[in-house]
Amino acid sequence: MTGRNDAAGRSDAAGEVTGRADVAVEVTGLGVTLGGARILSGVDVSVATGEWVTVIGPNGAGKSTLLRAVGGLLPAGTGAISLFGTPINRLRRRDRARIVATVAQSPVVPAGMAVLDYVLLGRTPYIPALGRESAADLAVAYDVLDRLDLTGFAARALSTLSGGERQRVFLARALAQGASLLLLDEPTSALDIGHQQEVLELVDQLRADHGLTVLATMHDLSVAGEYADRMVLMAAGEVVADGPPRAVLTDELLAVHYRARVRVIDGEHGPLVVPVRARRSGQR
Ligand SMILES: Nc1ncnc2c1ncn2[C@@H]1O[C@H](COP(=O)(O)OP(=O)(O)OP(=O)(O)O)[C@@H](O)[C@H]1O
Repeated sequence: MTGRNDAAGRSDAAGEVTGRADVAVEVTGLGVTLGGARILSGVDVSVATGEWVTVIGPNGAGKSTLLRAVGGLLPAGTGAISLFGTPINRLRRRDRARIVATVAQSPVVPAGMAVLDYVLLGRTPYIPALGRESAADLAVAYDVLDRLDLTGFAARALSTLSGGERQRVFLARALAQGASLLLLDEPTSALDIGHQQEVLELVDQLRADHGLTVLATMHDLSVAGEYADRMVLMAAGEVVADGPPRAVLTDELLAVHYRARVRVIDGEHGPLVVPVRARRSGQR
């Protein structure tokens, strides 16, 4: 694909990241405290190499915090996190960036930056100190822009794009990073239904072609269930269910943990979750 790592997370240039290939993410007993508040407690999650796991749960459940911890973006908590068999705290920042790429919910965008330059930031782990991007880095950036239907935006300031266009650029930067593990925090929340399908199909295609591993969060439960091999349901900072979509997307679990009235029906590619209103307006 676009990077220089193989699907096992080994980094050819770094030469140090040589953990086991079959488990991309191993989170064991993770506890995270932020601002004096306990946000995650005893979280166990594992993601096999090439697997797509989606974390769901109500607002504030701790989904983003889990992804940030796995991406090495939080101070060490209690418990352990390994990426492809290597404890995350043993990975240097540059080596980690070749293994794992994160699309955050609201990435910080440098003021006035053009789309192409932003996507090229994804190549930073491959550019020597004080060096410039190579022709190969530029080719990767243009290839990713093309795949995401963004070529026409390359010279535009990121700040002038619509929310959905910007969200595709955020994904483009992560794909340009060429990492084996993608952490996607609500990657399609601003996308129309067509672009949503296009982006998720692209990620799934990369997974099929290059063994990419995906750990995502999503609020659209039907879409989440269509793409994930496995789902992890979180509530109040803990994992409360973990299994295939059919085992996690049940009326009962969603009622208990989301306080939602839903009907789960069989879809072609997984369960479909339909919200059901308690009563029609005007009814008593
Ligand atoms: N730096 C912080 N200091 C204090 N509390 C924090 C901090 N960061 C996050 N939290 C709290 O941790 C909890 C979990 O936040 P997180 O963003 O992980 O939830 P989430 O499941 O991703 O929610 P959403 O679905 O709304 O995006 C929230 O209650 C949030 O307010």
